[in-house]
Amino acid sequence: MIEQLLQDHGLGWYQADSARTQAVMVAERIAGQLQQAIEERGEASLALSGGRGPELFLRQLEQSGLDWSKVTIMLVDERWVPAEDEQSNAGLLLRCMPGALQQARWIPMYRGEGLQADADTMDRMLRALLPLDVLVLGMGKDGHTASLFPFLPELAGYLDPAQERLCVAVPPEGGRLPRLSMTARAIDSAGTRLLVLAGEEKRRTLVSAWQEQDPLRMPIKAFLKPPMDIYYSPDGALEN
Ligand SMILES: O=C1O[C@H](COP(=O)(O)O)[C@@H](O)[C@H](O)[C@H]1O
Repeated sequence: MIEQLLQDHGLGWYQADSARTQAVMVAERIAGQLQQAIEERGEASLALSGGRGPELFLRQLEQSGLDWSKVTIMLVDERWVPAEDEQSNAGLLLRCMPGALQQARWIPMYRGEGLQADADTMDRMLRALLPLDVLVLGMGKDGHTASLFPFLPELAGYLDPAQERLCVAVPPEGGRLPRLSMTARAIDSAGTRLLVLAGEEKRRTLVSAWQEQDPLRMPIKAFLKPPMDIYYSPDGALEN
């Protein structure tokens, strides 16, 4: 069983019986960790992924009652499109947790200054923010995470913990939009790292990634190490 294997290697496995329960579990965990950071340091940072997976827990998180004015919120990755575009990860956050984003210090990745210029700006800002408190990853069915796709040129460098860059520009390829992505060095800085997955197909991808030796084939593999807590629901209500 994948959950046993992961636990044997020090990763956490939290299975919910429904997408709703999963959303409550994830939101409570994020809010709890942020609250702890606020109590310890007076502030906290949160990096969120996009895609279809986060919607329910983002809406739940919005209701958490946290003092968002003490939280910096950013994205792990973004399509290089304005927030009004339906594919924008910023747009997802603005729709699902508008109150939190209004109160928090919100740092969008897309600024419309050019792909490389926006990556450089985010890279610079991240230098002042690391280490992050809480970071949430998703995973595509091809094993990508953030905007780190299988066999991306320079992927080996982006996954290298010694990589200089914290945020990189990912040029368009095939039908894929240009993107911005945190590198492993930024992702690995987070004290609390969560992976949120739903549906049997994502579970099968996770099993393949665990068995895969080469993270260039399935980049999520590079992050399947402690500290990492995986929240899974077999109910893939929002599965795509
Ligand atoms: O492209 C992306 O995909 C992953 C997974 O998204 P999902 O729709 O399969 O949940 C996501 O984590 C990432 O932020 C997003 O840009």
